[in-house]
Order: sequence, then C-alpha cells, then structure tokens
Amino acid sequence: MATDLVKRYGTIQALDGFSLNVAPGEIVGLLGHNGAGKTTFVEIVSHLVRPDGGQVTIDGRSPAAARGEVGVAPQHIALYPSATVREHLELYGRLAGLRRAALRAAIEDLSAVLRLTGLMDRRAGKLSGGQQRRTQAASALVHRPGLLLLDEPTAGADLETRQAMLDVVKQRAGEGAAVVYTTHYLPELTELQATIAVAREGRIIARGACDELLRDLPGEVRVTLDGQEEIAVSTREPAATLIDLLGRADRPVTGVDVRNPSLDDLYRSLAVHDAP
Ligand SMILES: Nc1ncnc2c1ncn2[C@@H]1O[C@H](COP(=O)(O)OP(=O)(O)OP(=O)(O)O)[C@@H](O)[C@H]1O
Repeated sequence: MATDLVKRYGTIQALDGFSLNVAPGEIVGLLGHNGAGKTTFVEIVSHLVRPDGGQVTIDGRSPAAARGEVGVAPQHIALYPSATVREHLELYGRLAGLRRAALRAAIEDLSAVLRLTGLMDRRAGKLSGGQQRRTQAASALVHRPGLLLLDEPTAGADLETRQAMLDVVKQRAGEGAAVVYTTHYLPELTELQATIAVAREGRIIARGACDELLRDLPGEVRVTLDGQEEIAVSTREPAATLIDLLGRADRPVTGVDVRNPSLDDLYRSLAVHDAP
C-alpha cells in the first residue's frame, strides 16, 4: 500500500524510499530506531502529512478518500481532557457514521475488550496514562476500520493495558483488519504472531515472517566447565556446536545453555544505532 515514500523536513530526510504492504488480517510489527521514520509513515497513511514523493493506496483509494477506513492511535496522547471516555467513543463513532444501536453495541463491545467499562463516565484528563492509552485506542477502533495504525500503543503502559491492547489487536486482525503496529517491545510482536518490517533511515530494510528473518542469524551456545569457566560460541548450528564442545571438554560440564536467535538479535543486527 505504500510505495517509495519520500518525506523531507528541511535538511532531514524522514522517509527515503519507504515501501510497505500490509494484507487484510495481517499484523505487521514495524520496528526501527528512534527517528527511522515510523511515525512519519503513519502520519502519511492517515492523511495528516503529505509525502514529497511516492504513493499510498488503501484498498485502491488515496489516504484522503479512505480516511473513514483507517483507525489511528497516534504515539502521543491526543484526547479532549474535559470529555468523558464515553463521549470520546460516541464522537469518533458518530464521525464514522455509526448511529443508535450500532453505536451502542460497538462502544459496549470495545469498552469490555479494552477494560474501560468502569471508566466510561470519567473525564479523559483525570485518567491515568494507561487508561488514556486505552481510551485513545478505543477511539481509533470504535468504527471497526479495515486498516489500523497503532503507533507505540503500549508506550509506558502497565501489564493490564498492554494485555488489553494485544487482545484487541488480535481480535481485530482475526476479523480481517490490516494492522501496522509500531513498538520497541519486541516480545509483543511474538505474542501477536506479527510479521516484521524493520525501518532504518527512512526505508524498510527487512520484511517477512519472523522465522524467515531469524533463520540466518546465529544463536549462542554456552557451556560451563567445573562451575567456573564459561565458553560461549556464536553459531548457526547450535546442536552440532554443543556436541562438539561437550566432546572436547576436559573438565566436568556443570552447565549448558542454548539460545536460539531472537527478535532482539535481528533488531540489533539490522538497526543497531540511533539516527544522528
Ligand atoms: N514535523 C517535523 N518537523 C521536522 N522534523 C521532523 C518532523 N517529524 C519528524 N521529523 C524528523 O524526521 C525523522 C523521522 O521521524 P519519525 O518521528 O518518523 O521517526 P520514528 O521512527 O517514529 O521515531 P521514534 O521511534 O522516536 O518515534 C526524525 O529525524 C525526526 O526528527
């Protein structure tokens, strides 16, 4: 849906040929260092920012034409402090065309999944940070958009908020929504069974299923000898390496640890440094 996006802010090249496709029902975990361009991409797809070059289509339409089909939870909290949680959901639901019974049902369903039921009549400005995050996500989701753009939806969130967010994302993807989920918390992407896109310096430098991307990375085998000396070997063949190390051990082996490559290793290998 995004092809060759380019965006400059003065001398800063925020996007430099950024391309990413997301299929219906797919959750894409968008990773990348601070300043890699993730938020700029989200802003362009949600028609908040115009690209200098490249193209975005959402179900064959431009971001302007498809606005009602997109649900966006921005990185920074953007709620009306004096409006209640219910008023937020009613407002965003009505803006998207929901009325009466359909609106009520959508709000009831979403407030249960996002654990907002007991908070519906509280003003947004008086909520905790995690409660605000959940309200913001609910506002993005209430009209059941076909494309969800969630920009660090769990930043600073406690366990309850994090779990609620993961539950609702899985539910919506299960119903066919395409989801772009930016995060710095890699275990969330494993739980979401997300495919991965890694951004670096304004473009996507790795894209695919998690297993595929990890296949070529080395894991690590550690063997402890006599409770003291530890030998650590980085290897693509952990079983063979372990057998070799055990065969060559000249003292009792007191500990063995085999670590398969993780998303953290992938992230470090591809997007190691902060942008200047
Ligand atoms: N409105 C703006 N004006 C000037 N520069 C901007 C603006 N928005 C983004 N940038 C710059 O564009 C680059 C990409 O920023 P962006 O926010 O898209 O990165 P990000 O990957 O979302 O980072 P983070 O993980 O920190 O949220 C950065 O260098 C940033 O400073």
